[in-house]
Amino acid sequence: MNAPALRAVALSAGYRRRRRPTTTVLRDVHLAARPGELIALIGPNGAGKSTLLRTLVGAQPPLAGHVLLDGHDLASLSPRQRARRLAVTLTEPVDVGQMSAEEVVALGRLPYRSWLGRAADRDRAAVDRALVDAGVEDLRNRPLTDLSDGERQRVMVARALAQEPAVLVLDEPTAFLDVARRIELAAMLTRLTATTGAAIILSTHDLGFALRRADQVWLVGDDATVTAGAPEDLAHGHAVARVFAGENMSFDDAAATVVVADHTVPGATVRVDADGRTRQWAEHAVRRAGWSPGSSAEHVLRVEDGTPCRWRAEGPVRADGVGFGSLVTHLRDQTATAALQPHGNAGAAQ
Ligand SMILES: Nc1ncnc2c1ncn2[C@@H]1O[C@H](COP(=O)(O)OP(=O)(O)OP(=O)(O)O)[C@@H](O)[C@H]1O
Repeated sequence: MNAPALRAVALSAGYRRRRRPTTTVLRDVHLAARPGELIALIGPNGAGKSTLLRTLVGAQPPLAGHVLLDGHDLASLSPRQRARRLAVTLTEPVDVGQMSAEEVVALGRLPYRSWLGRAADRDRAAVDRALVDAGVEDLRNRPLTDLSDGERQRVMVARALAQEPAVLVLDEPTAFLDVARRIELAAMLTRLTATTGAAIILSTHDLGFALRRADQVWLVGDDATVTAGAPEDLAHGHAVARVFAGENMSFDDAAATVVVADHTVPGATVRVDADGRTRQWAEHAVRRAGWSPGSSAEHVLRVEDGTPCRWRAEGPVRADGVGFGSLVTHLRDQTATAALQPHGNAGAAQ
């Protein structure tokens, strides 16, 4: 196995302030990021993701322990040595005046420039490649201040890529991106880990993104710990659910995300007879109405594909309709009417 590009060894992270008690956010953390790995850092608000990233990149000193970049203590490296191995986009806005996207991306080459500061062909090639890889080539001449949040975010990723780092750290790169751009970014980062061999560490609130895309997840809990592992191990072992699923919430394994727990009416079970996507959305409607899809001899729901779909409910009350909206209304009406409770259980509807 490759030697880690970045390691945290017995690392404690937090805030040491004058005349005020030290705040320890994370304690005794051991982590390793290997070349070519995409690592997603996840955890609830305020758990310490930014604090950890800031400590890993040397933007704030550790309270204890060490960060090793290619085996060297980060604290012993000069800013230039660090910048040639480690690129960072943090969430703090950067003031770049009226600079164009291309000029901002070119800033990523500064660690490689001579004291004369002239750009060599290699620098220009790296900037061009970064603009293409981050999907912002068409924005190259636009002033950064004119761009949308999502566009600016991708330009900042391009700037970090231009640094050609061994370790790339991105704080919430998906925050402003729409669904399509998020998928593009994920694909781009996965591609980059393979082509450049860089280790990419990113924090995100997008659980699905982390669990589907990352080689490794670093899960920050609210007890100052970080659990590292394959996404499947953390999800399967309930670690993700323990950290994220609060009251009235549960972790949906199939959807790889946290959902509002269903408040099903006891006994209100219906057998759904439908196929494929129609079945999935019919079951969604059934749950939304407070019923559970399952095996029931008494209540059967047949749904025919179509836009809108046609449904027919069989049971103590027969009904049919068009569209899932009317299906939900029908099911809710039944549970709200004591006489129509499954097994006449009036109490269950309360
Ligand atoms: N400059 C600071 N001084 C003292 N405490 C701080 C400072 N910055 C953050 N904290 C505290 O450190 C803890 C972790 O904050 P951090 O921003 O790292 O969390 P996060 O996981 O990135 O949260 P979010 O998901 O909301 O971005 C919080 O309790 C926060 O209040």
